[in-house]
Amino acid sequence: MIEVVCAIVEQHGRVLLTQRSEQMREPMLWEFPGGKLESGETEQQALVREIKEELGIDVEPYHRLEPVQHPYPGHTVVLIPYLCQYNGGVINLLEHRAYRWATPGELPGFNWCPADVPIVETYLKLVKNRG
Ligand SMILES: Nc1nc2c([nH]c(=O)n2[C@H]2C[C@H](O)[C@@H](COP(=O)(O)OP(=O)(O)OP(=O)(O)O)O2)c(=O)[nH]1
Repeated sequence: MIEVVCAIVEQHGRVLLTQRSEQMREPMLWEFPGGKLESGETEQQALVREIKEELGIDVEPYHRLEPVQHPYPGHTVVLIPYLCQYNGGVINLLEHRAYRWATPGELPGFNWCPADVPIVETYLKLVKNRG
């Protein structure tokens, strides 16, 4: 079981998503940026580190959403999403193929990693309930 934290970074009513590169597992699929938890780290520490390593920006996780378990061939991922505040820095794609700041309405139109699909649904409900 691999524990993976991912960041739902919001800014001006849009949310940040990244496209995995051809060299990564689950190539070309869209995801919320993040990565594997390393031993001794809290989930929040792992998330701050991963986003800095992959995109060069600073985020602050502030709300944990329900984790999603997904069996990929050969490994099962537990994906742990956090709503995050964007704390600055310019996005520099160090590992991914592309990124987008998408409106909530655009999210269902992306080709997501399967584990992200229920997370997108949860996020859309949350946005709707905010009014
Ligand atoms: N980061 C991230 N990974 C996701 C998401 N959804 C999803 O199914 N995954 C899967 C893809 C991979 O199988 C696994 C995360 O691996 P990763 O390669 O991004 O993590 P990492 O950067 O720490 O990995 P590594 O290069 O150190 O091996 O979780 C998501 O929204 N964000």
